[in-house]
Amino acid sequence: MQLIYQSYSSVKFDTNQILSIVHNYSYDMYKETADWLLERTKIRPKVAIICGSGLGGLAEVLDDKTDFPYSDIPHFPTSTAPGHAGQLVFGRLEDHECVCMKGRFHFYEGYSMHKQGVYGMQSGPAFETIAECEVLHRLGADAIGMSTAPEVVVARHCGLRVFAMSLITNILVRDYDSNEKANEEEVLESTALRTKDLQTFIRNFITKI
Ligand SMILES: O=P(O)(O)O[C@@H]1C[C@H](O)[C@@H](CO)O1
Ligand code: HPA
Repeated sequence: MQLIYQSYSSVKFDTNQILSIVHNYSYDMYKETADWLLERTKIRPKVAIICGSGLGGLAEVLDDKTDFPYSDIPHFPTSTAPGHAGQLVFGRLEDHECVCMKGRFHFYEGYSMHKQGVYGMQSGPAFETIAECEVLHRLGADAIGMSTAPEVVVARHCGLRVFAMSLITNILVRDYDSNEKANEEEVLESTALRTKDLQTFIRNFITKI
């Protein structure tokens, strides 16, 4: 189960703002990067390979290669580690369309860990108190909901493979001085704003199962 939101505040954010807080990039910036690459290669990779220290040679085995130095790609970070060339290489391997990263980005270079989100479930129907939020946060929760966990537990018990997705609809309040309060209206407003995106996402997802 992956959740994108890992930080809390009493300010309201939309998804673009949340993305930019987590990764310092907005949706538009990611799109600009993707569009730039898509315009310059016909390869549409199903496989992505990250080549670590000195292993950039893996990319050499690709056929019909196109190389892009990281520094040419809009909004792309640069590699600084020894033996990391800093190139994105698109091509074919055994007829599979692939992309190789000749150089990766490490935590010690200032990049985040991209850990999976942790969904903290509380029973509801009342929204959690500030103290409950604080406890769940300290236990490692990134988001809180009142559902999902029971269904996933039962489904896994039955041997089903599960994909769960949570739409983060509101900021959790952890500040006693805040005037903000989680409420159902905000939850429904946020979901209404994202209905189309969710429809598109699930439609695409289903075709790939
Ligand atoms: O079924 P979900 O998890 O979407 O429902 C959440 C929990 C409450 O019923 C409601 C909060 O407004 O949304
Ligand atoms: N807390 C718990 N469950 C929720 C919330 C929340 O803030 N928003 C939507 N479901």
